[in-house]
Amino acid sequence: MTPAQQSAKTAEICRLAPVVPVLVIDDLSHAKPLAQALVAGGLPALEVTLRTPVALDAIRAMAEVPGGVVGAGTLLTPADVRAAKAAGATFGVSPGATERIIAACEEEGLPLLPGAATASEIMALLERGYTVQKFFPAEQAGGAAYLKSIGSPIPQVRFCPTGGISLKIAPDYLALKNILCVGGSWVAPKERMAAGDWAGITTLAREAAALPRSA
Ligand SMILES: O=C(O)C(=O)C[C@H](O)[C@H](O)COP(=O)(O)O
Repeated sequence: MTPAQQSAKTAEICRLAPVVPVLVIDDLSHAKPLAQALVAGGLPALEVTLRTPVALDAIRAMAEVPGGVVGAGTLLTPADVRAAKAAGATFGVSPGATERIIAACEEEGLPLLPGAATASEIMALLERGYTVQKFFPAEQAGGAAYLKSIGSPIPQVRFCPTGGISLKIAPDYLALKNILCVGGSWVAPKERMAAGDWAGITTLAREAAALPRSA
């Protein structure tokens, strides 16, 4: 898959909804009802972070949920990329970007949303052909004001910022022309998952899905 094809695909995924839930799943039995709850609330694109032992099995279970588009987050090595693809992930997300991760995703045909946090990192990915990038960690690295400034000299790169974003501040990002969507874990709080409060998670998803965006 070429970088242009990768970016076209990640742009399509980012346009599905204003928010991509970032999920940390500890209990495999939560995977399916969680995906169903989020899709029912209008958030089809789901990022399962590879931060827990059950993450790959969770991706397998969630990939069967109708309407869901399940990706793998926290890709740190080429082995992560191959395991994510084998588990049925349809896209990948990385907190940063290395040549090895990028090459592995291109080889596997796994559309990658590569992470960047500085102008030079953004430019390096742009040179490589990646026009859709994750901005991480968004709030800590400068927030919406930073991305607005980056948009002046580098308007051709569009972002999915993640890290520290909430329902309250998401609109600051979504109002920018260079933002396709935001990522965040707030739509799937640990306590609600532990309590099996899937209806509550659908309500959070609905609020997030209703956020207006300009790009
Ligand atoms: O592990 C990854 O690859 C990630 O994608 C990092 C996440 O995007 C952020 O950790 C989400 O941040 P919060 O919404 O503040 O919880």
